Order: sequence, then C-alpha cells, then structure tokens
Amino acid sequence: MTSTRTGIVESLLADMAGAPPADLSRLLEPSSGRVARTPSTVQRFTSGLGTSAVRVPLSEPVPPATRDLGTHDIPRLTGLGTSAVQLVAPPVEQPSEPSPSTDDSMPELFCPGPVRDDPALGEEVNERVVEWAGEVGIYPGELDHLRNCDFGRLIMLTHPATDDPDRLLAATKCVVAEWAADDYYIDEVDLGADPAAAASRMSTLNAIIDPAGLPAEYTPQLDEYRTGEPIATAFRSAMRHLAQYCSPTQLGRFQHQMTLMFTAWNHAIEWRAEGRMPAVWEYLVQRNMDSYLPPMILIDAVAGYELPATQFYVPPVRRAFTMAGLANVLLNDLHSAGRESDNDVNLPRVIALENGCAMREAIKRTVEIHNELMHTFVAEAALLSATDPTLRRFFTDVWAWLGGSREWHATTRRYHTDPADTPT
Ligand SMILES: CC(C)=CCC/C(C)=C(\C)COP(=O)(O)OP(=O)(O)O
Repeated sequence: MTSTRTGIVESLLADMAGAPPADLSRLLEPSSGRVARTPSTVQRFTSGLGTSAVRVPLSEPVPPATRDLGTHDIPRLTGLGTSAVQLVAPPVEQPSEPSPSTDDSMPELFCPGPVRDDPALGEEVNERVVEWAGEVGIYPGELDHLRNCDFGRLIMLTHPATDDPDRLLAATKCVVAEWAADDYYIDEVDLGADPAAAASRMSTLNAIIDPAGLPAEYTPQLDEYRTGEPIATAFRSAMRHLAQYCSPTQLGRFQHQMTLMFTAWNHAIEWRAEGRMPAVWEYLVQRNMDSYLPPMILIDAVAGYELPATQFYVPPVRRAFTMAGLANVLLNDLHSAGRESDNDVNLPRVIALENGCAMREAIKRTVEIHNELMHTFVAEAALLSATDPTLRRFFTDVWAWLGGSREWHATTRRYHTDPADTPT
C-alpha cells in the first residue's frame, strides 16, 4: 500500500462536488403511472459530470441498433402501462466521452451522498449494538474497535426512512454479526480466521441463520453449538430481533442472501488456497454474490413496508437491485485497494494484474465499472419506478442506502484508523 494510493481513494470517496442528488424521487417523473415518453427528469439528472453514459430508456419501440438486454417483460407488475415496458441497456459506445486509455483524469464517483445524517441517532444505535455484542460475546476484547467501526452510524445513514432506534438496531445487529463472521472466519488470521475451517464454519452457521431441524438425537449438539459459538449466538439473537419487523417472506429473503454470500466466500477462499488471482469477470461474478445485498435486503422491512415477493423477485427488479449491491461493494474494494496488502483480492488489484497496468489506472477502471453499474441501475430503476408506487418507493430507498453507505465508507474509522486521516 502506498500513501499516494490511499490519498487517491480517500479523495474519490470524500469528493462530493459532482455527486448526484441523494433523493432519487427528485429525479423521477411525478407518479403518473407511466414511463416517461420524453427523457425529462432522468435526463436533467444525468447531465452532470460523468453522466453521459446514461441513456434514458423510453417506452417507445426500441431502435434496432440499441443494445438489448433481452427486452425483459415485467410479468406480475400491476402498474398502469406495464405491458409496454421493456428494459434497454445504455449503449456501450460513448462517442462523446474521451477514451479511457487516452484520458488520464480520475472520474468522479457516480454515487449520491446521504439523505439523512443524524449523529446522535447513529451514536445511540452504535452504543446499543456494542452493548449487545458484549452480551452475545462477539468481538471479545475488541469492543472499542467495534465502537470505532460505527456500524450504528452506517445503519442510521443508510435507512433514512425510519428514526426508530430499535428498528435500526435490529438491522445493525445483523450487519455486525455479518462482519464478525467476515473478520473471524475469513479475513483476520490474528482473530482465528482459518481457510481450512472456513467452509464448515459457514455451513454450520447457516444452520442457525436458516434454522435446521435435526433428528431429536442430534438437536442438543446443534443447540450446544448455537449457545457456545458467539457468532452463532449473535445471529440467533439478531434474527429474533429482526423477526419483529419482518414478514416471513422478508426473513426468507435475508436467509437466502446470506447463503449466497457464504457460497461466494467459499469461492474466494479457493483463490487463496490455490494462490491464484481470478480474471476480472470471475471476480465480478463472485462479488455479485458477495455484495452489499445482505444488509440492503432489509431496506423495506426497516422502513416499515414490504415490497411483495411478486415484485421483489421479478427478474428486472432483482437485476437492478443486485446491480446496486454490486456497485456499492466496489466502494469497499476501493478502500481495500488503499489499505490492504498487494496479496489481497479486490477489483483494482485484479484489474492491475489482468491489464498489466499501474494501480492508479486500475483504480480508475474500477470507478468506471462502478459508475457504469450505477448509471444502468438508475436507468432501469427509473423505468421500473414508473410502473408502480411501491417499486418507486423501494428504489428511492435503495438509492438512499447507496448514498448513506458512501458517507460511512468515507468517514468510518474501520477504514480510517487515525481520526486525523478522516476527511472532513
Ligand atoms: C460483512 C458484510 C456486511 C457483508 C456485505 C458486504 C461485504 C461482503 C463486505 C463489506 C465484506 O467485504 P470485505 O471483506 O472486503 O470488507 P472489509 O474491507 O473487511 O470491511
């Protein structure tokens, strides 16, 4: 790691000058129930710096030259005019943009800032989650470090739809349990992470997150594991709290997403075991499942409503949501590129190896990839939002989550060890 690299990454996240608005609903048409025929609000929004990649999808016939994602129909969406809706990817070619290879400037991050920043609320949730961590026994001897990570602030920033500290706490407990699994099973050898034990640890933990019903003779052993392994105890406790605010379907989604994340963690462990770096596309496939979706999947539950499964699982909705989760975890990768060693696997590092380029160039390409995903998310979310008010609310809340996460990444002491390094 070099201080130059850290400086590039920190200013990328902190520089909000060209950031798009934090409130997605400001960018969308008034809820007419129809997809805009003219590229009005989204186009205004997309006229800022670095936004020329966005093409506003129309409900009119798709020109043959336009790259087509398969023109997904949106079955089961019941909003007005949905039968005409097709999703069209932004064209790949950007004739008006300088080619990436000839322009040395660093693009700005296409990501909003937070909708709400209430430090007192964040601190209250953070203090309560640190107390809870002590009770369930995670981060033993590391509670000050946990406090400094400020996960309560992350959840306060990412869920502006509620200021109920208990709802925020339920989501914070989940994210802290996830990070504990990541730190203690995967990343931190000093804390006991062991590649040889990781797969069995994750699948056993999964039996707590999505409770396994074992034959009677073996149930006590599973119970013993649940009460004796602090991370398992933490998940059990967190999910009981979460269940107060979730429908069974919302809880089921969370369980599914956790299993996907564990699958992806096994994928990454294989790279370490084999000492190989993946190709860029393989890395992105893995990160697609190891994305920010486990915390993001609670967005509607924390806010107090439910995007019904008949909408949540419609492929274009899942696609847009998943793309947002992938884009946002690349912010985490940018931090990793700034602070982790050159042996760690993150997108800039994978790009640098595959393209044979310097780290600065690889960071730039990572920003471009992040921005492309975000532009596509906005274009597709705009279209989908026009079909249904609940989808519109959901995507507005997703956009707010992305902005809150950016702010947390730019300021948390998890990634800025000395407060003096934290950008103000
Ligand atoms: C742990 C968690 C909240 C999962 C969702 C997103 C995710 C997989 C991470 C943020 C973990 O990525 P990484 O291991 O690179 O995170 P750290 O840099 O160690 O915080």
